[in-house]
Amino acid sequence: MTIQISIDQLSKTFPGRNDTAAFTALSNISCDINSNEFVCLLGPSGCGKSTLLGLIAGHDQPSKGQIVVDNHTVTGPGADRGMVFQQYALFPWYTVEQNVLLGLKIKGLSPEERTGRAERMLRSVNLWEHRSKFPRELSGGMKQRAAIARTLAIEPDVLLMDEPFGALDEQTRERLQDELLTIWQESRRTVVFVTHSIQEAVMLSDRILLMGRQQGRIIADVHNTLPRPRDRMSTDFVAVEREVHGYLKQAEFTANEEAANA
Ligand SMILES: Nc1ncnc2c1ncn2[C@@H]1O[C@H](COP(=O)(O)OP(=O)(O)OP(=O)(O)O)[C@@H](O)[C@H]1O
Repeated sequence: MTIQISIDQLSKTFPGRNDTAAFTALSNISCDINSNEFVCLLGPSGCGKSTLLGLIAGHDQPSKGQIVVDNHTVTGPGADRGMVFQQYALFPWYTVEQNVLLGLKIKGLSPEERTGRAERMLRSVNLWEHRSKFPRELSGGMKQRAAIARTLAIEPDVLLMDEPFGALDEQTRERLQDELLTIWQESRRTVVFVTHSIQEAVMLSDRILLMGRQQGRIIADVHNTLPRPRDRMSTDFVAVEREVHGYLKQAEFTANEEAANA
C-alpha cells in the first residue's frame, strides 16, 4: 500500500475579529491516507471536516503542520486534487457538455481527446442524453452528476468531496452513492468524502475518520471491512452503523464532561 496523503501534526486556528477570541478548528491532526482508499470524514456540524478538506485541497494554509500529497507539500490548489462541493459550482451559461469540456481545455488536451473524454465521463454518470441542457434545466441530482463528471474528467489522483449529496433527497442520494462507487471501482482513485451521515459513510468508505466537536480532533479511525457491494439493510451493515454511532455518542459525552469540568 502506498501512502498518498500524509497529514502531519496539522492545526488550523482562525484569528478572532473585534472582541471574539481566536478559534482552533483543527488541533494537531496526524494521519495517512493510502492510494485508492475511500475515506469518509464524519462528525457533527462545526467539527472541522470542511476545514480539513479545504487544507488538503490547498484552498487555505495550515497554522501548524503540513499536508503532503504524493511526496509534495501542499501549498495551494493543484490538478492532482479535484474538488466537488455541495453546491454544484457549474457555469450557468454553459451546457453540461461545455462545463465538462472547459476543465479539459485548461488541461491542454487536443480537441479530439477532449470530446472523447467528455463523452466517456457524461456516459458514466448517465448524462450523455442531457449534454445540451443548461444547469438551470437540470434537477439537483443531475447537476451534481455533471459536477462530478467535470471533476473526474480532469483525472485527479485525489477526489475531494464536500457533502456532495447533502442537498439531495434520500433516493437520489442513494442512487448517486451507488454510481459514485461504480466509478470509483472502475477508476480506483483516492477519495476523501465529507459527510454528516453515518449511513453514507458506512456505505461508501474503506475507512471512517471520526471527528469530534471538541477542538477539531480525530476521535476514531474505523476500518470498514464490510464486503462490497453493500446492503444498507443487512445486519452487518447496521452493526457497523451502531459501532460508529457509539463512538460519536461517547465523544459527545466526553466533550460535555470536559466542558462541565472546565
Ligand atoms: N474562515 C473562517 N473563519 C473563522 N472561523 C471559521 C472559518 N472557517 C471555519 N470556521 C470555523 O471552524 C469550525 C469548523 O468549521 P467547518 O466548516 O470545518 O466544520 P464542518 O465540520 O465542516 O461543519 P458542517 O458539517 O456544518 O459543514 C466552525 O466553528 C467554523 O465556524
